[in-house]
Amino acid sequence: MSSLSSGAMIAPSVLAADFANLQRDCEMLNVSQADWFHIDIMDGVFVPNISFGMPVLEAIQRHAQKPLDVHLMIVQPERYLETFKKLGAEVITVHYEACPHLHRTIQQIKDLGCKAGVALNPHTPVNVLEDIIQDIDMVLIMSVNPGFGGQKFIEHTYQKVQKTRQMCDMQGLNTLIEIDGGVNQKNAKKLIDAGANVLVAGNFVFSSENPIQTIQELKNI
Ligand SMILES: O=C(CO)[C@H](O)[C@H](O)COP(=O)(O)O
Repeated sequence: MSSLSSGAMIAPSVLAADFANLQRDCEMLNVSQADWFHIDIMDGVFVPNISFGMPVLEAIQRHAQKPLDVHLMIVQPERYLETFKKLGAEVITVHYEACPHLHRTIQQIKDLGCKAGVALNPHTPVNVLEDIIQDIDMVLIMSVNPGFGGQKFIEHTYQKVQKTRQMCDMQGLNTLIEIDGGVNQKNAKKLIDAGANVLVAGNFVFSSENPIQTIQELKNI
């Protein structure tokens, strides 16, 4: 897994790739400065959209040469953790709002040998993680309402990032803070300054004329 010493890690969201050219887009990410492949799994229940499931992830795994960062926007994620591990997930993130027994779910992810992330929807305050932050490897702060790529970044996110970083600092933790939704060159620096160290970018990367260069530009911030 990439170190944090060179600024923010970049995790392009495969949701915005061209699914008819998935192998080509995976190979593009392999040669780019991207650190992780961000994989959005949506079930049409937790979020009002269905993305893709196991067969597509299996195809991505065959071509990806970087860690798979799997973001589960699904109810009862514990049903599928083992399957995602088998399909190559190195980081598995579940939603706080979808896990009544979050501590148990996190332990299950770690027992599989994966890094455990917890995602917060835009309306969920960061202090709900106060008593679990020491057990998790990454906090994913949603900067749009989950379910769709290409949405407008929610400005309140900066404050949430700062609060999360303060919470980690107070406990002496180096927890990763990942931002997902509407990330672009305009907000990336402010997010990093606030304490973020993993940036997910979907449309900003894949809709650009030169995705490799766009990733490089994000990486240089
Ligand atoms: O989790 C997601 C949507 O729920 C996507 O990862 C996110 O929206 C990234 O796409 P974009 O950068 O286009 O906003």
